[in-house]
Amino acid sequence: MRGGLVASARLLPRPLVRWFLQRRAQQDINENMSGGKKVKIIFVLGGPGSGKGTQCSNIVEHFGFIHLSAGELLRAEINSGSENGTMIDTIIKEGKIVPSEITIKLLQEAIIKGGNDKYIIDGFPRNEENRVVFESVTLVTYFQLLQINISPEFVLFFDCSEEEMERRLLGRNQGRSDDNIETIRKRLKVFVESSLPVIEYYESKGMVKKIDATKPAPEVFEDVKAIFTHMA
Ligand SMILES: Nc1ncnc2c1ncn2[C@@H]1O[C@H](COP(=O)(O)OP(=O)(O)O)[C@@H](O)[C@H]1O
Ligand SMILES: Nc1ccn([C@H]2C[C@H](O)[C@@H](COP(=O)(O)OP(=O)(O)O)O2)c(=O)n1
Ligand SMILES: [Mg+2]
Repeated sequence: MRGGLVASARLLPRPLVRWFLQRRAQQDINENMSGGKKVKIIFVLGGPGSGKGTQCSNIVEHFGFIHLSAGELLRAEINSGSENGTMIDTIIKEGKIVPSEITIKLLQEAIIKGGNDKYIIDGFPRNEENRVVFESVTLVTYFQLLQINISPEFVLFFDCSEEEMERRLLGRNQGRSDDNIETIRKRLKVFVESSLPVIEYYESKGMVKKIDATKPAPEVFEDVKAIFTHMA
């Protein structure tokens, strides 16, 4: 539909196309922003192996959110053979965090492509740089005519012991290059040093909903469900 629109737009004078897109963008803003239906973003954070991906699948199934995993977007970028692929691959194998501009660009593209008004973003922001850069960018849509600022509704934090996370990662069995004991130890260290401060920042703003993630997955989802049912 959008493709057909773009194709026919080529035949029209540019000022007219611009006017049409701006008008449509404004209609969307009115509908989405002032009608109480603004785009909802929830950050899902927690250490590696805390169960973010598992619970996000449940949230998608029960509550109609689109799930964006920063890690999965980065792995897809590696597999796509992009020019940044090798660099991203090396950083992930070292258990480090990829520069924000790369991850945020992938997230922005996925949000625009998603066309939904509810997103759970898993594994982001993973450090202060991720958080600060994301706060400063705007989501650019409609060929850059419309800019929407995006900030999270709240942060879901899966709190899990290191021993349990390590045990789960060693048994994850998804063929990931970072699920080996050496990289796992590095990632757990990076989590404490770089990701926990982000969670503390959101805690200081009263935005964190903490979940005991050491329990079995169905029990964790009961707690998750309570939060999402409450917000619906
Ligand atoms: N509550 C849980 N108890 C036990 N194992 C779990 C639980 N949640 C997830 N797992 C398993 O642990 C591994 C890591 O879970 P995953 O959802 O990929 O975590 P994350 O995305 O936070 O790294 C997977 O093999 C998953 O099946
Ligand atoms: N915001 C992010 C998210 C992930 N990454 C990189 C570094 C992480 O160790 C890997 C894997 O992330 P992912 O969220 O898939 O990992 P877990 O599900 O927590 O095990 O991707 C990143 O650099 N920046
Ligand atoms: Mg994950």
